[in-house]
Parts: sequence; structure tokens; C-alpha cells
Amino acid sequence: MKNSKISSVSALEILDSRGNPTIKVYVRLEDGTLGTASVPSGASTGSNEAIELRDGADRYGGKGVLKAVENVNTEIAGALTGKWATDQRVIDDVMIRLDGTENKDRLGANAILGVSMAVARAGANISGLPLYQYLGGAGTPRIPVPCMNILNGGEHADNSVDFQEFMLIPDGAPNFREGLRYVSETFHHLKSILNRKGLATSVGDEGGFAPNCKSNEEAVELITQAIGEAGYEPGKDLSIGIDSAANSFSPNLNNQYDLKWSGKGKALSKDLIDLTGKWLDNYPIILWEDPLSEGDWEGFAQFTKKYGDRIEVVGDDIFVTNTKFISKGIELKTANAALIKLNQIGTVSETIDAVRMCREAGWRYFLSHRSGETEDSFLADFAVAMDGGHLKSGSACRGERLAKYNRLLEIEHELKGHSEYRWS
Ligand SMILES: C=C(OP(=O)(O)O)C(=O)O
Ligand SMILES: [Mg+2]
Repeated sequence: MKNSKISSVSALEILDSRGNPTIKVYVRLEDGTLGTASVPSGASTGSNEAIELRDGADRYGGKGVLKAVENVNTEIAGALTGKWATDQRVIDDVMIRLDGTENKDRLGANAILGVSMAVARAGANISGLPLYQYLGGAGTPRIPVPCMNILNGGEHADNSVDFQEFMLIPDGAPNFREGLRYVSETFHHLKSILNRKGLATSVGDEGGFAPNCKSNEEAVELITQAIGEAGYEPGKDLSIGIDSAANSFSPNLNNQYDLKWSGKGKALSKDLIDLTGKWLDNYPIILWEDPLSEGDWEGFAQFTKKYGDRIEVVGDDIFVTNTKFISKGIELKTANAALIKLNQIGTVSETIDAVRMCREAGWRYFLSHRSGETEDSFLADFAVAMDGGHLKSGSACRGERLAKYNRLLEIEHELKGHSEYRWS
């Protein structure tokens, strides 16, 4: 295999899809090969996520990342110059040690992750392999089922829906291309339904519609209706996934909740668990993420005990892609799947460790974008490489989300039928 040493590492402040500053990294190798990567940013974050280093001052209406850029250009560049580009684990470990903190808050997880991803790209480029194959190895690539967020609420929209994401899951499609068609067509039908009902068709941060529904239940009803009007059978061709992102309506980040956007008011874990039971009986729901908040380990365990054999129960803010929390979750049967976000932990290697832990425990893992994204399609290749079988990247009506779906179309096309697509 061809290899080369890193000759330079540099960074630039760019903008993300919310118009806030983020970081883009360039890794150049001695033979001239280049790897680049841009870092996403979340809004509904877990408190144990690796720290995104931001400047004190506002730039472009959001806090800048000039200090993180400087850290890449100076300390990180100094430590990595001369290292072999394909030694991903070594490079990630050098940065972890250089940072020296538990949560990467000295150099910044955004700085470290940008470099880690750009190194992976440079490694793939010098190896002459597509990124998904470089990170995933040989074997039949599996193209993930696109869980498309078509209705937004919570922190991601200015409307009356408490739950953050309502996703369409084309689990009955024969391949990725068809799956993407199913969800896109249903998206357009949902738009017609909203128009007919006089509800807004403006979109939230991830490109899903953000109507002022009468209740959370109306949101899931509208989606079920849209599936039918698009000519698909709910529960056979297309199913539904929910991300409550319950942190965002839990004042104590534990077992108390306030359904503030819908005006339904105070609730306890038990109320949300009961509500889920009703929804599972009435709607074709097969996945539920963060039904409870990051401190409500007890509620999560009860939720999983009740519904874990019917649906995928995903922990996002509670596990933050960190093996320390995922291992606790496996032991306590807190969920049966983990959300996987590269920037929650801050290096490609540690993200792969989290995936491996899930796999070994028989858990599922759900690859995810962030609500603040860039046009970088790294996640698409990464999801194929990790063989997780499903990913979420928002709605295809926004370029930064579409970049991932289009890259997956391209990967599937290039594989000329030598790929798999299945929900389980
Ligand atoms: C993608 C999500 O949102 P954010 O990036 O705002 O955390 C999520 O909560 O799963
Ligand atoms: Mg989430």
C-alpha cells in the first residue's frame, strides 16, 4: 500500500448550515496528497459531549472558532508533521495526549475532530481507496437506510411540537435509491397536506417541516397520512422513527419534564412511557431516540424493558458516543442502541471504538449528522464503513443534508449491485 508522511496541517474558519462559525481542516502529505474535512455542530447537546472550543466574541452572529483554528495551525500541526498518514489510531492518540483533558476542552474537540477526519481522508486518498472502503475494509458494503427527518420540533424549530425529530424510515424499500425515493415522495405529499390544512411549510434546522400542529400526536398522524397519500403502506414500505431529544424539555435533566412547546405542561417519566405505548399501538413506529433525558437512567431502563423487544431504543444525549457511558448502558440495559456522532467524542478512532462496543453487545448503532452541518459528506462514507445499516441526515431539501444522501447514491451506483440494503 502506498503511504506518505504528513507534511502540513492547517485550518480555516468557515460557516455551518445555521450560519455559525465552524472549522475546516487541510492535511497535506509529503507526496502532495490532500485530505480535508469540516466539522458539524449540535444544538440539543448532551452535557457530557466533548467540548467544542469557541471564542469569547461573536462572529457572524455566533461564537467564533479562531482559537481552535490556531490550535490546529500551531500545536497540532507541530505534533503531527512527519507522522504516517495511515496511522489513524496513532495520530488520534497523539492528539488526545496533547490535549490532556477528559473532554478535549483545551485544544477543542472541533479542532481535534477536524484533523482526525482530514487525516482519514488523506489516508484513503493515498491508499487509492474510497473513504468507506479504507475505513470499512473488504466485504459487501451495506448502504444505510436513510432515516429522513421530515417534521421538526423542539430546539430545532419555532413551532408547537415538543419532540425534535419525526423520521421516515424506508425499511421496506429494496435498495437505497428506492428508499430515498419513497421518503422524498412522502415529503412532497406531506407538504401538500400541510398546504391543504393551512399549516406552514417552512422548515426547521434539519430541513423537516415545522408546522404549528395542534399536538405532538397530530404530527405523527400527518406523517402517517402522507405515507398513505404517497401510495405506500405504513409499516410495510415506510415506518416512523422519533427523536424526542427529551433533554430539551427536562428542566432537571432527570425524571421531570415540561412539554412546553405544545403547552401540555408538566410530565413525569411514567407519563412519557405510557404515551409511547399508545403511539406504538397506533402508528408504525420502529425506532425511538432519547425518549427520556440524559439523567433519567431509571426511566430509560423501564422504557427499554417495556418496548425494547418491539422497537430500537436509541440513546443519544445519555451516551454521547462515549464508551464510558455506553458500557454503563449495556450493563444496566438502558437502551438497545446508541446514536453515533463523531463530534460527541472527537476522534474517528474513538467513534469506531463506540461502534465496536455496541456491536459486541448485540446493540444496534445509528449513525448521525448534527443539526449544524456543512456540505462535507464524510458521514455518508463513515456510515457505510461502520456497517450500521441506518443513518439520519435530516431532510433532502437542504444542501448540507443532501450532500450525504447524494454521496450514498453515488456509492451504491459505483458498486453496481454489489451492496446490501436492509433494516435488520
Ligand atoms: C442531531 C441531533 O441534534 P443536535 O445535532 O442538535 O444534537 C440529535 O439530537 O440527534
Ligand atoms: Mg438526538
